[in-house]
Amino acid sequence: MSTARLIDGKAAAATVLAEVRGDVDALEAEGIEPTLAVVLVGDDPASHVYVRNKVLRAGEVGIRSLEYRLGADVSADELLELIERLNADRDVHGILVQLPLPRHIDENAVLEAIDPRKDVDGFHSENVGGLSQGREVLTPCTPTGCLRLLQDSLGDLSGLHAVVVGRSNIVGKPMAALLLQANCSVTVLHSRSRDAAALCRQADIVVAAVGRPRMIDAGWLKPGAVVIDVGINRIEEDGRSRLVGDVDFASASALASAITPVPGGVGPMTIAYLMKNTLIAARLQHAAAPEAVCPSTC
Ligand SMILES: Nc1nc2c(c(=O)[nH]1)N[C@@H](CN(C=O)c1ccc(C(=O)N[C@@H](CCC(=O)O)C(=O)O)cc1)CN2
Repeated sequence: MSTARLIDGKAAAATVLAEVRGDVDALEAEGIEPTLAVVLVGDDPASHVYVRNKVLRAGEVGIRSLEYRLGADVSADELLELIERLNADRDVHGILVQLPLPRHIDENAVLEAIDPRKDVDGFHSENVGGLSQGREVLTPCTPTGCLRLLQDSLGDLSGLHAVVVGRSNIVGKPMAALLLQANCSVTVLHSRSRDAAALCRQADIVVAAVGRPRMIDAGWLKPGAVVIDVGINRIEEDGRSRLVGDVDFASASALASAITPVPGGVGPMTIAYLMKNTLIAARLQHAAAPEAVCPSTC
């Protein structure tokens, strides 16, 4: 029997998007049109869906989007040239390169080529370093969305023990840094952790980002823990294709006090925070270069 409260990521994302909409209107009143460049390389079907949704959400909140679709055989140099052009374009405030990239392209070199001030994914080393030092920088969308869900659920997170399961650059590591910044005691578990389930059972907050379907069940949880499931795994079950998280929802929700579903949990927040980051980037770039807004009067 399920006892956990469902954390509704769609509703939370709608709230974030409404905040962004209001802020976009305010920026536009100053003559600034926040603009996001979205770069998609190759034919990965899931990436096409995510990019389409990003462009749709941008339109809904009044952010202009520019789409660049490149073939899977594009060279790294061609992609880097495009990024250089977007870096130099003062009308572009945010640059997003959808991941994963085809294997012949060095993902890290591409992410490092993006101007850190336009890095709305928060993946550039300057932003990664800034986050770990507690500076105000653009932070990765998925973990930032998770943090918001946790703060909406629990209020102040100070002193709580958070366990992050997974240490990817996109989610696990920045999630740990954000939770630390929010004054949690943070443990990061990974494939070499000894007795991971026992460590996880000490957590008030569990963020699961391992990419293994239903790996975390009630045996990993302290009663009353709040569980955020970042996993998006497509599996075949009972003859049909289903989307499941890294958490065994049925088992975990009998013990947790609150839990995100998959789908409809963290996913929508990722896109909402991309919009928020685009707005922050536009604001920062114009604050740093006001002459771009009013060349004759400033
Ligand atoms: N440049 C980036 N690439 C990737 C990122 C990222 O943050 N930046 N994250 C993921 C993919 N992603 C966004 O890009 C993403 C994944 C999932 C969702 C989402 O809304 N999921 C839905 C379910 C969707 C479905 O039915 O398949 C949900 O969970 O409810 C949004 C964005 C990797 N690449």
